Amino acid sequence: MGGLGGEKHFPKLKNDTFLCACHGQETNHVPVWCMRQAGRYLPEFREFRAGKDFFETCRSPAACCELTLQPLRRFPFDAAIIFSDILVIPQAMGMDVQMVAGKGPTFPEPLKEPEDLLLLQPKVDVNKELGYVFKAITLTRHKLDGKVPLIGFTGAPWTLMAYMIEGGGSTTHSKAKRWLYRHPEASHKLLKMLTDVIVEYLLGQVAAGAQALQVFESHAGCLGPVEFQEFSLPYLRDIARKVKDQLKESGQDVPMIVFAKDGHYGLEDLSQSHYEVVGLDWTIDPRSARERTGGKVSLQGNMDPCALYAPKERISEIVKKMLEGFGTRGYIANLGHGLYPDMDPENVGAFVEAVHTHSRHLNLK
Ligand SMILES: Cc1c2[nH]c(c1CCC(=O)O)Cc1[nH]c(c(CCC(=O)O)c1C)Cc1[nH]c(c(CCC(=O)O)c1C)Cc1[nH]c(c(CCC(=O)O)c1C)C2
Repeated sequence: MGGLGGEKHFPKLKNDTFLCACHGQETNHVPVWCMRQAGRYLPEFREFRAGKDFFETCRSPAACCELTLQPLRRFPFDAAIIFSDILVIPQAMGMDVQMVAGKGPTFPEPLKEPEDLLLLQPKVDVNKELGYVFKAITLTRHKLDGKVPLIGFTGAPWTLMAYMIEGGGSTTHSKAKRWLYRHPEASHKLLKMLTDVIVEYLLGQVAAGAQALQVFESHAGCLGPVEFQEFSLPYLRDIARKVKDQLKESGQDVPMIVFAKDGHYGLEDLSQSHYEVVGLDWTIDPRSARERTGGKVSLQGNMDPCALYAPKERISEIVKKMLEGFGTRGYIANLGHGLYPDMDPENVGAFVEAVHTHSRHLNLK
């Protein structure tokens, strides 16, 4: 799998608050980053991406590096997340995925029936198909110059399965859920295929230099507790266990974050799934999230992204309440989901500043 991170002589890490918080250790301030911090709300992002194909951008390590660094030049975020997309995995498995302007990711030939699984690559050569992501991570880790840690990520099996069957975004996910009820065996087969690729992909990201890993189960919300137990949770657990077992063999310790959007019914289980951090959307109250996870994990989240439309003073108040609810230890401030393209970068700056300032004050109390 290539050299381990340590052999690449990466610059020394200067700000370890994010990694400390992942492990539940005390920090001077609460670390903060934003999902989709590299994105269209930044004019420099729009300018850089103008006229370029989205997935071609993803395949250029230099472009991914530049887009990852852009938000860090503006804001004192405590972590960077590599610019890429969760849909590079279905591509690596042989599916065509295009980014259609105004519509989002589109699969011209989605999976329709179980027989279509035969069209997928039975054995994906992860280094060959996704080596461009690994190159982007190594380059970015060097260019970050130790400023903050670099997070790698993947989509979770159910979320990727949903895209592969729906052929793009969906409000009901009824085509993908039809598989769960009508073809449970084929569903498990596909989820297992995805899990195998994801494990190798995450290990490759760590070997390339990723210092933490986030697994996005963005479509947890359309499953109920029963389907979540059967079709999401076992695979999320498998991923963390397998990645950690492998890393342990080489003496590495890389914190893992699971973010199951709208999956509050699974919070207790998620906190016992081998992840150090559980990411939360904004529909969960911080204090009850702490109670329900019983101090077993660090928590990440969960301001409503739309709160960034509020005036700066109001953002500051909301952040203060959020920090008081979560407490400052074992906590990483973030939004409850990604930034939207029409958000004002100034308010993102106000959010970051509020987290740093209020958490320093709370720590002095
Ligand atoms: C900036 C961006 C990305 N993907 C897309 C965009 C917008 C399109 C563009 O810039 O042209 C299309 C892009 N890619 C996807 C979507 C959602 C489509 C839909 O379901 O309707 C869009 C618009 C699919 C996707 N892609 C991703 C998720 C999981 C997170 C989430 O729940 O939002 C999902 C669901 C992950 C993702 N995707 C991206 C990152 C970059 C790092 C960062 O956070 O700054 C990450 C982490 C980058």
